[in-house]
Amino acid sequence: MPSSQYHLTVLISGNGSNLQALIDACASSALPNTRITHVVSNRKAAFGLERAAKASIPTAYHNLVLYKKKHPQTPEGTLAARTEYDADLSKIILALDPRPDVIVCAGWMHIVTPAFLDPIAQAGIRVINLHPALPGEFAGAGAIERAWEAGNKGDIKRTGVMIHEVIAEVDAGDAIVTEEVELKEGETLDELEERMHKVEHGLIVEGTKRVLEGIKKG
Ligand SMILES: Nc1nc2c(c(=O)[nH]1)N[C@@H](CN(C=O)c1ccc(C(=O)N[C@@H](CCC(=O)O)C(=O)O)cc1)CN2
Ligand SMILES: NCC(=O)N[C@@H]1O[C@H](COP(=O)([O-])[O-])[C@@H](O)[C@H]1O
Repeated sequence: MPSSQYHLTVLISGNGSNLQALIDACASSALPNTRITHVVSNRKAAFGLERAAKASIPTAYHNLVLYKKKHPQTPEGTLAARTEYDADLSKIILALDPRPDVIVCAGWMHIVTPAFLDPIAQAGIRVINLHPALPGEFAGAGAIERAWEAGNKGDIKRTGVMIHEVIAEVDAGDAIVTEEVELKEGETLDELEERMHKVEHGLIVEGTKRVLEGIKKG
């Protein structure tokens, strides 16, 4: 990796254990010359905000409820609220100094629209996402539980984790890195989730590293 520094913005919604994996990686040789410059959450109570503050990383809370209150509670109003929310999220990130080279969705439980994706892409910023499933499987929220249920029915023998490019279609972007996780008979959901999270914590660093290695800095 060249000597100049890489900058990450990390989007979160919850505990932030994957954010913590990135924080720890930036402090080690795992992600050299890399700094998380900002963390944005769509949930005020996200513990990941405390993790960021402890690491002296600036944080922001981007609240969708404020946008929903400005629009009628109709399908059209909800779409307008989400579009405005997403457009403002892109403006917030594009106004950051330094701007990120990569935006990492680390448990970011909000489906972004082209109102966010298009201006970010035009700025040459990559958006990647951690998803606890393999390409083409269990897109969306609750993927681990759905895989566990499918395993209990004998439909699948393994699930996995991927880091992928974020496109408008949810969890359908090109995979950057994947890792299979074998399902164990009689395992509880909590036990599977614990194994999956361990894989996530390694893969989010590896996936971010691979994307950064493909970015030429001046
Ligand atoms: N346009 C895209 N947006 C997002 C992607 C993506 O690939 N394309 N990945 C997701 C993350 N994600 C799964 O990895 C995911 C997150 C959230 C949801 C979802 O149903 N969210 C609901 C709200 C849920 C909540 O607030 O509890 C919603 O947005 O209405 C599905 C998939 C990041 N976004
Ligand atoms: N669709 C994305 C998705 O479901 N992501 C899930 O959110 C968790 C966030 O944990 P964290 O806040 O501790 O990093 C991750 O463990 C992952 O399974």
